[in-house]
Amino acid sequence: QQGTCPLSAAANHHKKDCFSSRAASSMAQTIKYLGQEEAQHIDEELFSEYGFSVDQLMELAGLSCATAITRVYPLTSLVKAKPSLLVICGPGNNGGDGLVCARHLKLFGYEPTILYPKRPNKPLFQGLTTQCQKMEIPFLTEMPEAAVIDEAYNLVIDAIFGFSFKGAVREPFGSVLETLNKTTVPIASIDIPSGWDVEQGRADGLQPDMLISLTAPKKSASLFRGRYHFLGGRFVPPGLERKYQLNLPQYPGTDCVLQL
Ligand SMILES: NC(=O)C1=CN([C@@H]2O[C@H](COP(=O)(O)OP(=O)(O)OC[C@H]3O[C@@H](n4cnc5c(N)ncnc54)[C@H](OP(=O)(O)O)[C@@H]3O)[C@@H](O)[C@H]2O)[C@@H](O)CC1
Ligand SMILES: [K+]
Repeated sequence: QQGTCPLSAAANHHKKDCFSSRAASSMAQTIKYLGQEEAQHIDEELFSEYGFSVDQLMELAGLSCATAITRVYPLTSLVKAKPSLLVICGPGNNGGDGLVCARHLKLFGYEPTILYPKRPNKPLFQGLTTQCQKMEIPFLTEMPEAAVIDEAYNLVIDAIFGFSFKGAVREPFGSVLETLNKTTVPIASIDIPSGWDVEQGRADGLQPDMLISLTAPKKSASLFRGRYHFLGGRFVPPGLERKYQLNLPQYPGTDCVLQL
């Protein structure tokens, strides 16, 4: 349903760039698609054995999402008068990635607005929220109607659930996803299309135009039917890559993202 993208000539030019980078990364065929538990184990090991902190990896993850979004939907391709974006953040680390992504998109010249209905009482998320407020990014108090979203925003960034999502969607996110399902503006999902089972996907769920898989795609990404699948989160140490046989493709040069 979210297939219509405001692509202009400029964006098509970028699309060509994207396709040539896809050809350059044909090694991506062998990249591993992770199960839910495997993704969680990798996450834990990055912090326990490899000495990373959450905010460090979240910053890299969020920056790669903002970079990939800028490649696919450059400012010059947006159809609305303002470069407005709606970023919807969930209660876990996927939501944290969304806050970081929104902050970088603001620095890149976009006008993000954030919906963050369930905020964890932890310094990490409080800090990320303050940073966005100080960047003069507005926060909504409630989810707008689908028609209002279609009218006001060029793109929705879905940072609601990531690889820890399980079971039936609980409120307030059930209504949020129901509304998103009715919108026609393109959706860019961070790590997993929210509401999808991490391994099995969801046939009647969100159909994002773009998916940014972090570290490595999850199994459900094989069911992604949107136009742009990117890999981000260029921080995997070689020992971890070997242990889980991730077969990650080579990122080009200093890029933090790669189109799969
Ligand atoms: N290693 C990496 O690659 C890195 C990964 N990173 C990112 O972290 C993401 C994983 O984050 P995560 O583990 O915090 O979980 P996430 O998916 O955000 O959701 C958990 C929240 O959702 C809730 N919830 C769950 N099910 C629900 C339901 N049915 N209905 C309603 N709520 C439900 C659950 O609530 P609870 O069960 O606690 O009540 C909890 O609050 C990953 O996808 C990537 O984006 C980067 O930041 C850093 C490097
Ligand atoms: K998501």
